[in-house]
Amino acid sequence: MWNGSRRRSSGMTERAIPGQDRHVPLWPANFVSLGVLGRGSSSVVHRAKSTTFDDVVALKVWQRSLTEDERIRFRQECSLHRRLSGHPNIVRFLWADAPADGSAWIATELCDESLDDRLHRSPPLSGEDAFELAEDVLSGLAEIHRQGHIHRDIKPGNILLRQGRAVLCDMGIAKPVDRHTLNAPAGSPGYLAPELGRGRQPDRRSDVYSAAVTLYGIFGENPPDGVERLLTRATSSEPADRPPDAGVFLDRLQAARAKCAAPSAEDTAPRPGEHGDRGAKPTEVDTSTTEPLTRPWEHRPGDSSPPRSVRRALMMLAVIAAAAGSMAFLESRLDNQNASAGVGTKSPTIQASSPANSSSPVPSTTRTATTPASSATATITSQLQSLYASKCMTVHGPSFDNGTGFQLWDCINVLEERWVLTGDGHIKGLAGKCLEVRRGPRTEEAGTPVQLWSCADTPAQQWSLTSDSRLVGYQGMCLDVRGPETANGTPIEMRTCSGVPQQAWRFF
Ligand SMILES: Nc1ncnc2c1ncn2[C@@H]1O[C@H](COP(=O)(O)OP(=O)(O)OP(=O)(O)O)[C@@H](O)[C@H]1O
Repeated sequence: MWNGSRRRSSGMTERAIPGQDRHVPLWPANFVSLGVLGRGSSSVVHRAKSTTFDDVVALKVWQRSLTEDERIRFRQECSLHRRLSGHPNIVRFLWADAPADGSAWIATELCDESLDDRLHRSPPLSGEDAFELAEDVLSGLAEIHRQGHIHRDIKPGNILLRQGRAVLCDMGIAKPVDRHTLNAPAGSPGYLAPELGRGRQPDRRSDVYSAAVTLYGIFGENPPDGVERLLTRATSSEPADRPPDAGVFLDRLQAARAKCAAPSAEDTAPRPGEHGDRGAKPTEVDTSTTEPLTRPWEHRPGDSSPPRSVRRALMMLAVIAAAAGSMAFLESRLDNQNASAGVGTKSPTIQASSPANSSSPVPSTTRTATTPASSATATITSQLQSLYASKCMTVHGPSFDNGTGFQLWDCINVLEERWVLTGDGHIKGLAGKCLEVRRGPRTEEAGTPVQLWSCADTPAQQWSLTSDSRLVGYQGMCLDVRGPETANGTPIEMRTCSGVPQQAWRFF
């Protein structure tokens, strides 16, 4: 564990990461390592605890600081990863940073093990588990393809298992791009599509190839016939013979699974390592079909486990219940505060806490927390969107020495984007903390930073929403969106109210 190190202005500590070149890395502030999970070619992955949120996460720390070009790419990849993060088969992105004077790092949800590790230990996967994991892999990759991207390094080491389900990780983030690697094909030997070795550009079909090699590992040496035919096609040396993308690949795999399940209620799929009875072959499937599929294995008689659709619904309910629980916690804190402040009940509708019909920002310097705004009876629990950038204000720390950072990110309706404008002028976010204007340094050019901090009755935490959509805070300044975009989204600052589009917000 590392703590107590002298902190530098960049928010990094000066101690080296154990097991790495002692001259290179600087440990990211706000995290304490609980041990090493694994190593990549240029990074070490730690099980680490966030000292801001108390969460235990997987923290990938690069062994050096990135060049300016690499940092730009890192930011783009983080932005993509976060957009993909809502998908159940993509590892959840939490926070990242790539400081100029320290190691780049990215925090993601902690998973149980890699698919690679799972395939190398006993017991072997059951046929049913193999199908489930294969579908998970293709489902995550299909989402990447659907959003217009490619992964470029699908392999068992880049697939993690979380409660028995597979999630894709390593979205190619900050693979060093230098003169040695710029023209080299990305990807891992053995999983790399052959055309890439011949100098062709990677595309969805090269991802399909890598995924198919990965699926061979999942199904073992003797996959069911329909699956075997599909994998043979998906690993054709000619890209045009492969399924065009992971979505089509998934459809065809599901069709093969349906055919496997059709002959009997027994689980007919062989286990990896079981190379025995192939006499009772399932009917071969036409792997060229792309028709929408019914999934008979979900309704097999005698199958005691709930159908997959039901299990998915249960999982979703659990997620919603967890989210609702957090919001309930947040709102119960709010209720307590409102009760003690004598503020009225909550309403789901938006209501300006500054005087109605005001067309200009109303300075809030005269208000204090002990003097709630007179019309302040409403609270809002929703996303807070910048009308200028069409992005949402998102808690996304840790990024400050004090308090938690938040920025603008694409709106994906996660808990980190939910805010409550309380009746007494606080804007509450994750864990019931409040939006606060930081004390200096303020310049008209750079604006004044804002942060999430424990709620207190200070003017720095007093806000009002004007009828012309300005969020007015400390000393009558307006919440303002300014670039440049960073690995952690677009910064938000306080500036003199000027009516520019960057200062328009809405709750929705
Ligand atoms: N979110 C996570 N949860 C649990 N373990 C993880 C997580 N992320 C990575 N690991 C572990 O750390 C190992 C190394 O991860 P990393 O992404 O650096 O590996 P890699 O993909 O093999 O390397 P490279 O990025 O150089 O290709 C993984 O194989 C896995 O065992």
